Amino acid sequence: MSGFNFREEAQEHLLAAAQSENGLDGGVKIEVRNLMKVTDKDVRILNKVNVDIPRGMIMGVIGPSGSGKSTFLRALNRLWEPASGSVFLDGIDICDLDVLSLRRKVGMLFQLPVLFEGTVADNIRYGPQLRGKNLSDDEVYKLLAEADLDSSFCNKSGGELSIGQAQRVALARTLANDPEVLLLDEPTSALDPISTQNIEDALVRLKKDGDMSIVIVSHSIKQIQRIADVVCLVVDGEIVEILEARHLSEAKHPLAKTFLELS
Ligand SMILES: Nc1ncnc2c1ncn2[C@@H]1O[C@H](COP(=O)(O)OP(=O)(O)OP(=O)(O)O)[C@@H](O)[C@H]1O
Repeated sequence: MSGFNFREEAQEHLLAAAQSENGLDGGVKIEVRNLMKVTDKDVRILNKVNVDIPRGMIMGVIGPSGSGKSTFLRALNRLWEPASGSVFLDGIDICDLDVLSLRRKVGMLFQLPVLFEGTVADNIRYGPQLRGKNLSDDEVYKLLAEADLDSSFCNKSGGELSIGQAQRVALARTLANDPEVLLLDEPTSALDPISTQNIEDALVRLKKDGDMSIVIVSHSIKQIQRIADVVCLVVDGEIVEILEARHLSEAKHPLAKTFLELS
């Protein structure tokens, strides 16, 4: 049996166990197969990444700076073009999907929120409007509530918000597209502890209530332990280990261990 097969079987077992613990039927939302990214100068940023992203769970992605975490995340909604046959959403190659509809299904939140001109409500209505759908006030309030904000924010402009509040508006705006997967790239690294907790609470609720699959890159091991079900450890462009979040301290890969000890 090759090392790769062994890792795949071990991962399948681990994800199935974690899903059953969460009362989920199981299943894979996104399959990543031999994902590669090589720069123009022939530098490998991602090297044959293989992972099954489980449905209805939060997967944390951690690893040293420059190890390829953001690059990995960005492939999942084609912020760069992965090779055909390397990323599948519900079994369909994402390269065969219309890129805009892919990004509606696989929404993304970045480290720093950038709101459009206009009010909070305008921001939230923007995505559905592009598809000819006008959200009612109640629908806007509901989206704000999902992002842990009350309806009094509706008529505020971006300039009136703290970064933490703006990040929650960005989350509500992403949720307005009714995504099935949420990708988050260090979404709380610029936020204070209370705003961080608001976002974490919202993510955990979305997973529980909405059956959403969430992938979060974070530099905070504690954050990953608080909210993630499973964790991918990325080192030098490879996923070297996948663990249940509560067993993170049992990582065996030498570089992953060193990273965890120093974090
Ligand atoms: N388009 C690109 N062209 C060349 N090099 C790139 C490109 N994108 C990323 N890199 C390099 O690839 C490596 C991985 O970058 P990436 O941002 O994915 O790492 P990361 O693990 O998210 O880092 P951090 O934790 O610091 O955000 C880095 O060395 C980065 O400089």
